Amino acid sequence: MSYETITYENFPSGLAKITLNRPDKMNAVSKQMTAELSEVLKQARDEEELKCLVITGSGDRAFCTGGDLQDLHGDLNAGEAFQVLYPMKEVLYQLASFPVPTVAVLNGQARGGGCEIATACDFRFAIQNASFGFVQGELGITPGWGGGALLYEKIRPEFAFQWLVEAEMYSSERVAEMGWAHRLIEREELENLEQLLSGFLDKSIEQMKVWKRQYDKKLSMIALSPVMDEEVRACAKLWESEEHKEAVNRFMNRRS
Ligand SMILES: CC[C@@H](C(=O)O)C(=O)SCCNC(=O)CCNC(=O)[C@H](O)C(C)(C)COP(=O)(O)OP(=O)(O)OC[C@H]1O[C@@H](n2cnc3c(N)ncnc32)[C@H](O)[C@@H]1OP(=O)(O)O
Repeated sequence: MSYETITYENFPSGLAKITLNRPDKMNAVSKQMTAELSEVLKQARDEEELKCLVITGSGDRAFCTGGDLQDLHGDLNAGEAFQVLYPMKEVLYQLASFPVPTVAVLNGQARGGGCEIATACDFRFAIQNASFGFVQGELGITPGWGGGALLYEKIRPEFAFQWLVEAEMYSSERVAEMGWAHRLIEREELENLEQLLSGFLDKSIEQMKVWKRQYDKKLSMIALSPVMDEEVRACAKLWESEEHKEAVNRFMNRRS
């Protein structure tokens, strides 16, 4: 299957790799990318031989700078915004409940929804000297894909709360100290992902599935789904706010 905004590769070692592939837009998530992510995750889920799924970004500037503010925006009311945001909640849920471990290989900065995608993965390997932020608070909204709810499950809740409220970009070192990034990596390491993930790939498929099932139980993934839905509804409501409209206008007109 071929995709326009992502690539998908499968390695004999049991590694599969999804690359967000809009480098000229810093891999921002368009509606097309959302549909393709949904499709590729269904495809990958059916593959019997996978031990580990990686999601990364193309280029060296960004993993992903969140939802494409131009493509997703428009002048939407809360109901319309919900319809636009919800498909990415489903993508995040598919990622979080994927049957084998998932790793976000953060090749550059992540903002907004980019941090949400990374949080939906089980592990985050982040490049040195980058920055990461749940910046939605600066846009008059809150996370809208369920990644905020997941953040509370992945790091200490008081750190999650602070990061969401401050809406600031934190350094690679800081996110590693907080436990969000599991490992800091050099750019050269991106060139050989099988080497980077050798500690995963030398295990059996069955081991990976057992560990992932245990982790899903610990996270109570089924119970988390409605909490993620609630987050989408709350963000959709804020989408109508003047603060959000002004912030998006500022972004669109930043060069004039
Ligand atoms: C909608 C869901 C919500 C969620 O649920 O979480 C979100 O994700 S909200 C979105 C959060 N993201 C942002 O607010 C980031 C917006 N982008 C920026 O602030 C800046 O682009 C940048 C990331 C700080 C980089 O600035 P700079 O170095 O000056 O580069 P450019 O601004 O020229 O960007 C290069 C290129 O990429 C396009 N771009 C980057 N991010 C986005 C985005 N989120 N949406 C749409 N387009 C994006 C940018 O427009 C440039 O393209 P051209 O205009 O074609 O040159």
